[in-house]
Amino acid sequence: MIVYKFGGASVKDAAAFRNIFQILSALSSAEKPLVVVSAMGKTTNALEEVFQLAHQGLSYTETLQNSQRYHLNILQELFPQQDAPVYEAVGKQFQELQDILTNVSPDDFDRQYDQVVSMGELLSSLILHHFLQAQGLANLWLDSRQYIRTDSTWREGKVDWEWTEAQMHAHLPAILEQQPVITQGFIAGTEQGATTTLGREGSDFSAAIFAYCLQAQSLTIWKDVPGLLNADPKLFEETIRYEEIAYQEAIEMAYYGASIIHPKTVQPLAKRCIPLYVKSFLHPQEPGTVIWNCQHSRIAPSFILKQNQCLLSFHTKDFGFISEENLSAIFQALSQYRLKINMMQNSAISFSVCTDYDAQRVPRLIEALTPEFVVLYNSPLHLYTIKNYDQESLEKIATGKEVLLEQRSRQTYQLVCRPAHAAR
Ligand SMILES: Nc1ncnc2c1ncn2[C@@H]1O[C@H](COP(=O)(O)OP(=O)(O)O)[C@@H](O)[C@H]1O
Ligand SMILES: N[C@@H](CC(=O)OP(=O)(O)O)C(=O)O
Repeated sequence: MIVYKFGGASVKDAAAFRNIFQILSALSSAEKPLVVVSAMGKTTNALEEVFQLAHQGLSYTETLQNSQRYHLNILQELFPQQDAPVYEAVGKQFQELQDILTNVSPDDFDRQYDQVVSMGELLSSLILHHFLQAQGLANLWLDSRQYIRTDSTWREGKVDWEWTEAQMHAHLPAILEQQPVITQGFIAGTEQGATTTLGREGSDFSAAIFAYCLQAQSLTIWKDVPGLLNADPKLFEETIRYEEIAYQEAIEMAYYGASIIHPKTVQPLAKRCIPLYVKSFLHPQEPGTVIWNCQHSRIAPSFILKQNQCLLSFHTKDFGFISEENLSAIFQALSQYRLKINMMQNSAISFSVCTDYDAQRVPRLIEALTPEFVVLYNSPLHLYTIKNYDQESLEKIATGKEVLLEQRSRQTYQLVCRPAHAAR
């Protein structure tokens, strides 16, 4: 069996839903895919905003109504018959969302966040399920919270692989013999039945979990670009497409911030040698990129830009050398406040870390470490990474930048700089 994943851009309007129907119709009747879908367009951002307002006790009605109107407009284009069952299903989902929002309390931000933000995928998958049915493509809507189990690390649930694999094995092969399955990316469930999420942009990872556990022939993620390029075309000019690329290369690109693939996606696929196709939903006949167990010699340099970075420097208060105890305290605090290290460097009496700037977590980290260190920080900054760099690519990135931190290994070059100039 095969797994297809359609992200937010693939379901952003009515035409996009029709396009998915075309892509699925092109499969032979013997191929019954498991389809993982993300929330429509920027719905997750809208739900985050609604939740933040509700959590602060502020009015969220307008933002919620905008999102509701966006969904309803698409529904009206896709289902001209006002008594189509999808209207009731979507109405119920919004009612559930409203009930959760009414009961939001000031504590427990992360747990409540998951209950709200998960609604985007439930809505989009319901709409896709009903739309395909209406087009004559019978399919089963599946609640992925009953198949992917995580612990209760809210907003980034840790997958219980053993349970998840057993659960999928027990039920899904028989279902997929009969018909395609439509399910949600990004969301999962705890043993107690609460909803968790897998981290922003986590639908690619959900699709990889399904592909791994079901030992799929392949996973295809459908995107608005021709494949995996050597840079984000929204940020860099003159990109090139990789026809094929090794798992390790793709894992590293995602790790350094190539946002086309969620960083956790490739590893489970690599473990079971499942090829990952990155294809354009605009040109489904085009080959795209295949990420698999291939051998290649040096490939074209890839450029990755991470924006909204923060550079923190921890200085000992007594001019003493940075010790292992100091490093341990810093790492512990980073782990406690769930801040990931994107780059780090130490010197005699200070230690620097580049991390994503999170308006809630970074100030808490600084507060926690201030008794022990003099903490300096700079933001917002840019972090550039060039994989497989050469002289020409280095010059392209470094020239004219105010560099705050720089590092290079044999294959990888990184620099942290101020975003004063356009990122090109
Ligand atoms: N190396 C890259 N190659 C291609 N696209 C990239 C790359 N890095 C970042 N992107 C960006 O990823 C986007 C597609 O991924 P994403 O927005 O996550 O899609 P979706 O949410 O629809 O799954 C592209 O529009 C492009 O701007
Ligand atoms: N909807 C979620 C999960 C996701 O992966 O979305 P997308 O496939 O559109 O990146 C988010 O925006 O974080």
